[in-house]
Amino acid sequence: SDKEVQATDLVDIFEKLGGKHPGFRKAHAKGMCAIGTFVPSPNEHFKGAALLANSDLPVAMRFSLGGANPNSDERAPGTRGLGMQIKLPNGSFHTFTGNNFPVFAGKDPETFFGFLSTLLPDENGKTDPAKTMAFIQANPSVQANAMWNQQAKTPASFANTGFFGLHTFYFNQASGEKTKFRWDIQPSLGVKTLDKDEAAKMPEEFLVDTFTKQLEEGAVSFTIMASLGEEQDSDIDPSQQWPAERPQVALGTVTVTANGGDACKNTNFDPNIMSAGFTPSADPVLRMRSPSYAISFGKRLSNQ
Ligand code: HEM
Repeated sequence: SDKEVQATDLVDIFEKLGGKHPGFRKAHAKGMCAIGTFVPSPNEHFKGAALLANSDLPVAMRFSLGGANPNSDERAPGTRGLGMQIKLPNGSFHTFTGNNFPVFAGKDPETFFGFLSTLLPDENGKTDPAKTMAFIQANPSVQANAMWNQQAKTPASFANTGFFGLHTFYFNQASGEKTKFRWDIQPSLGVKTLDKDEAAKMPEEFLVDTFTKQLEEGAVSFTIMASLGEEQDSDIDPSQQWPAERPQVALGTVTVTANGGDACKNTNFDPNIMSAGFTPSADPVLRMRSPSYAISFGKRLSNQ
């Protein structure tokens, strides 16, 4: 059986794949800060949540591209991310950090690490796609993500991208009842992607300019939705999607008020940092994120 993978192993392999870039995040190195306002949608499934008890809460945000390279080409399809940290009146935070794919590459950190290992170049600097294919075939839990990647198109804008939390979370109601849910974030401007030829006509960097223009032209907002899980829906495996027909309720809407600047630079968008009543599931990928983000945070703050 596989040897247990540690957070340091994951941070190291991100650096091996994307290069060493002192001072930058070890994943999602390229990104843009934004700030906004959260207006909650109180509902019976999240009754009593402090998060939903106050209107107009301040939100720190960061939109990003996946990978450890801070100069990556924005015309390429692939991972886009969003970190949101909502500040409650009592000073506590609630974090939502998601990606644009609906299913994770692996059921646990070992499988994810094994998959990433197949992407490393050999001593001659050559990668071996056959190795990656063989791994995907032997590890069913990376297949749904690999298929998503194959058909993924270039996101037209961060404001036209949806983001998925992927993991399962719980809200503990005062009655003792637990709400089992997964969240996703839907853009008010709708999801839009660029075809290959449209993407080729764009400059290598366009995401900040496009977003800035959209914000000047009107409202850019995102609705945080919660899918309500059934007993049989996995709460530990982010490589398994829940059935599409699960009911969804809105948690609230974040309206962006400004973008750019450095306000998110010293923020750690660890998704396990949540407000009162919310708890993470035992999903080993979710649990692995806290130590990984902490290591990356410490490194980049000390210019490593
Ligand atoms: C074992 C799995 C994972 C590991 C080891 C990992 C690791 C990391 C690390 C080291 C960072 C940089 C943190 C910092 O310097 O502040 C990061 C950022 C990020 N990750 Fe993950 N991650 C994992 C899974 C995920 C998943 C499942 C998602 C989406 C649901 C995700 C979305 C993001 C996003 C959006 C950012 C950028 C946050 C920001 O802008 O500060 N990650 N990740």
